[in-house]
This record gives sequence, structure tokens and C-alpha cells, in this order.
Amino acid sequence: MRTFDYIVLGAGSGGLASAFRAARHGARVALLEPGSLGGTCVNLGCVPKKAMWYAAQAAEDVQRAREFGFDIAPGALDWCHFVARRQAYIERIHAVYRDRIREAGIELIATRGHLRAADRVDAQGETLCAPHVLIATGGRPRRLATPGFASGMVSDDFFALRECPHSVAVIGGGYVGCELAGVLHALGAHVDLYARSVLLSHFDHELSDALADSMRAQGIGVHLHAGIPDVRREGGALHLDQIESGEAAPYEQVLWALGRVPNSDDIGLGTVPLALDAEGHICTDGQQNTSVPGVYAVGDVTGRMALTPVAVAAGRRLSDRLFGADPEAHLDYRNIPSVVFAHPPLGAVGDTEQQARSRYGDAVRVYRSRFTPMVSALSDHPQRSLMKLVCVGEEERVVGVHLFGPGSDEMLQGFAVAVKMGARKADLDATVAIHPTSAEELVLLG
Ligand SMILES: Cc1cc2nc3c(=O)[nH]c(=O)nc-3n(C[C@H](O)[C@H](O)[C@H](O)COP(=O)(O)OP(=O)(O)OC[C@H]3O[C@@H](n4cnc5c(N)ncnc54)[C@H](O)[C@@H]3O)c2cc1C
Ligand SMILES: NC(=O)c1ccc[n+]([C@@H]2O[C@H](COP(=O)([O-])OP(=O)(O)OC[C@H]3O[C@@H](n4cnc5c(N)ncnc54)[C@H](O)[C@@H]3O)[C@@H](O)[C@H]2O)c1
Repeated sequence: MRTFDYIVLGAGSGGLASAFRAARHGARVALLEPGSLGGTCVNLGCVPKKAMWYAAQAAEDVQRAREFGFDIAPGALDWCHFVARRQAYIERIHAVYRDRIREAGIELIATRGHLRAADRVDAQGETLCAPHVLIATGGRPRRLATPGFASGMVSDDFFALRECPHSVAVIGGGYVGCELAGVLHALGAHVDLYARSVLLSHFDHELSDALADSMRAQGIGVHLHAGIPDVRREGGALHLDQIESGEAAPYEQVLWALGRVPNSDDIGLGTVPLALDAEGHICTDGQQNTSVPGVYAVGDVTGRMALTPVAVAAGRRLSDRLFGADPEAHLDYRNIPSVVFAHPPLGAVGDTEQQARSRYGDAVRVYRSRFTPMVSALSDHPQRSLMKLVCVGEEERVVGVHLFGPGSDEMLQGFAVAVKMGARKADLDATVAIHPTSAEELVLLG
């Protein structure tokens, strides 16, 4: 039996960050990972997704350049060529992680771990022991048992594509559905998106409506309040039964984007029964403690804002608390900014108008601007951007910033700092604009 100070299950965003921080504080760390370093984000999430988003942006830029008068022939992406570049980038990230793990003196064990007791983990027959154990095992795409489900693909399979499908039905109107529908459309596929309610139902409703309008204007079929179809393969094409199919039907591909389920079913909870919620997420308190002392959880397996920076921040703060003599360290889950890499992107921090009105009633004042950004006005198909500030009380404290339009992804971070610092509308008004930009709209709201 080998003994450590800290055993971490999972070398994804949360596990790696927590392991590095613990090692920096002098802890002896064992890090268990059966798959690729970096977990979902690096291999099947943020990184390959953002790479595809850049390719899609490039396709849109080529189209715009032609409208501006450049003498460029329209052309399709050599998908294989781009995937090779994308993969080379990911392999460089793996190499950096391998070096950092070695330099930090972390013991990397390339296998799945199973809890055997609160302080004991089985690693393929070897028993590891530590007073602190972190579960950072993430999640995987939700799969349903409906007829024909296996004929479609989930996001993991999307990243294995080697050419652009001719037509795709995207089922699910969350982050992944909206992002990948936009990528596929921009790269040349005919796309119909089916959502069971509205798009991005947790975002401000005006933004989600603006995204749906924009997608339709670009030629994506957006079908809201649609059920889950059975899928039938006939003559090489996929038919959706029970729902009214969009114009691109039947489809070459179906992409299921129905959320994710936590990897809590194969980590040994038979012997160490941690409390789970109804969906199988590990329940944690404000300090990332589970129901069993000495066992902690961070990231997607906890179901608390499934974003990479959240897993990283929670993992680092946990190690600061356990090994860095900072007993108060913990992540404040309020006002976490998030961007959906749609085309164009959409971002938000803080309360939606709907949340603020139910929390603060008549004390809410909303400022909004709808405008055509210059880059879009110069093209043949101008699109409208939308920006909203949600303010509360006489001092008009800004409790929500909601952005939709080109550049929103890069604009939001700075405004998230302002919200975190308790900015008032008057502070934004007192800031001189940068012209001509889209961001200036936020300091010029009447
Ligand atoms: C398509 C897609 C796009 C995304 N885009 C973004 C984005 O743009 N921005 C953003 O912030 N977030 C994005 N996310 C979410 C982000 O990827 C996750 O929130 C993040 O990866 C969660 O990190 P984690 O450490 O909790 O889990 P993961 O990164 O999933 O890592 C968990 C690791 O644990 C390992 N593991 C599982 N079981 C065991 C076991 N028993 N023992 C040892 N190891 C185990 C797994 O192999 C995996 O490597 C995206 C997700 C998807 C699916
Ligand atoms: N840009 C980013 O930061 C980014 C990108 C992708 C994913 N993520 C993270 O990963 C998480 C997972 O993304 P996702 O898009 O898979 O999930 P999601 O929760 O964002 O969306 C899932 C969608 O599937 C629908 N759905 C779920 N079960 C259903 C069912 N049985 N029938 C019909 N519809 C159903 C939901 O209504 C929702 O519209 C996100 O919540 C987010 O935290 C972040």
C-alpha cells in the first residue's frame, strides 16, 4: 500500500488544478486518470469546440470579405486538414501537462480509481491511502433509450467527424446544441435545431429570443417546444418520427445535445456511500466537502455550474484550504460569467431580468440597446446585437450584464469584474466610451 497526502480521481480541469496547487503547497499527490490528460475540456469540450468555432468564424469572414469586394472564390473547409491542426494543438497541451506533472513531483497513475474507504482508493489492484481524497471525475453526454438513439451522435462523436455532414438535426437547445448548430451551419451543413422549450432556457429570455431570430435569419431551422423524436434509418438517411421535421429532413446525421450525466456510477460508491442528488451528482457544501469527511468533490460531477473555470477555481481553493493554511478558502459561486460560443456569441453574468424581477420586484430597472454593429452593417445581411444591464435599487447596482452579438465573448470578462466589485450604473456612465466599438453601448445606455 502506498501512502500520499492527497489522492485525486480525474485529471480534467478540476483534478489537475487541485493537484498542481496541492503539490505547490508541498503535498504528496497521486493523480489517477484512465483517459487523456485535460479531461473533457481539452479533449472533447472547450478546446476542440473553440477550434471548430474559429474555423466557422473564418468561413463567415471569407463570405464577408467577398461582400466587401475581395476577389476570393468560395471554398469548403478541408475538415481533415483542420482536425489535424486541432489535434496537434491538443497534443501540445498534453505535453505541457505531462511536463508540469513531472516537475511538480505528482505521481500520475494511468488508471481508473475506485473508493474502498474514505481514505483508500483502489487503482487497478493497488491500494493507495491518503487522508484527503478528491473526486473530480466529470461527466459524459446524456444518452437516452429511445428508438434509434444510437443512429445519432453525441458531442464526443462530433469531434471524431472527418467531413462536414450535408444535413444535421441537432436535438437540444442548450450550450452544446446552440454552439454546434452554429458551427455546422457556418461550415456548410443544412441544420435544423429542435429544443424542448426555448433556446438556452437559463439565460435572459430576450437574449435567447434574439439568438433564435438570428439563427433563423442565417438559415438554421429553429423548432422550439419540440419533443424527443424516435430516429429511423431508411436508405442511408435518418428520419425523425413523431415531430414535424424541418426543411433539411431526412438528415445525414442527428446530433443529440441533451445535457450530461455525472461520472459517479463507477467510482466505488457501493463501499463509500456519498450523498448524491436525484441526477447522480455528488452533493457538496460550500467548501466542496461531500457527506463523508475527508472526501471532496469539484467540477461537473457535483453539478454546480459545469464550466472549466469553475472546476479549476473550486479545485485550487480546496487545495489552498487543505494544504495552504487558508482555512477560509472556498469558491464563491455567485456572479460567474459564461459565454455561449454561438454565431454570434452570447454572454451573461449575474441575474437575468426574470430572476431580478422575481427577487427584487419593482426595484429593478433594465437598460437595453439593440443596434447593428458596424462590421455587420457593412455586410449584405446585417444582424442586430442586444445588450442589457439589469440594475437594482435607487443606487442602480448592476446585478446582471447580458450581451449578444459579435465580440460579446471577449467583452464580458471586464464587465464581470465590475459586477463582482458591486458597480453601479453611474460607474459605467462615468466611464468614457471607446469608439467605434460595440462595447461602448454599455457605457452609453440612456
Ligand atoms: C462540447 C463541450 C464544450 C464545452 N465548452 C466549454 C467552454 O467553452 N467553456 C467552459 O468553461 N466549459 C465548457 N465545457 C464544460 C467543461 O468541459 C467542463 O465543465 C469541464 O471539463 C469539467 O471539468 P471536470 O474536471 O469536472 O471534469 P472533466 O474535465 O470531465 O474531467 C474528468 C476526468 O476524470 C476522469 N475519470 C472519470 N472517472 C474516473 C475514475 N473513476 N478515476 C479516475 N479518473 C476518472 C475522466 O477520464 C476525465 O478525464 C464544455 C463541455 C462540452 C461537453
Ligand atoms: N461555452 C461554454 O461554456 C459551454 C459549452 C458547452 C457546454 N458547457 C457546459 O456543459 C454543460 C452541458 O452542456 P449541454 O448543452 O450538454 O447541456 P445543457 O444543460 O446546456 O442543455 C441540455 C439541453 O437538453 C435539453 N434536454 C435535456 N434532457 C432532455 C430530454 N430528456 N428531452 C428533451 N430535451 C432534453 C435541455 O432542455 C437543454 O436544452 C452546460 O450546462 C455547460 O455548463 C459550457
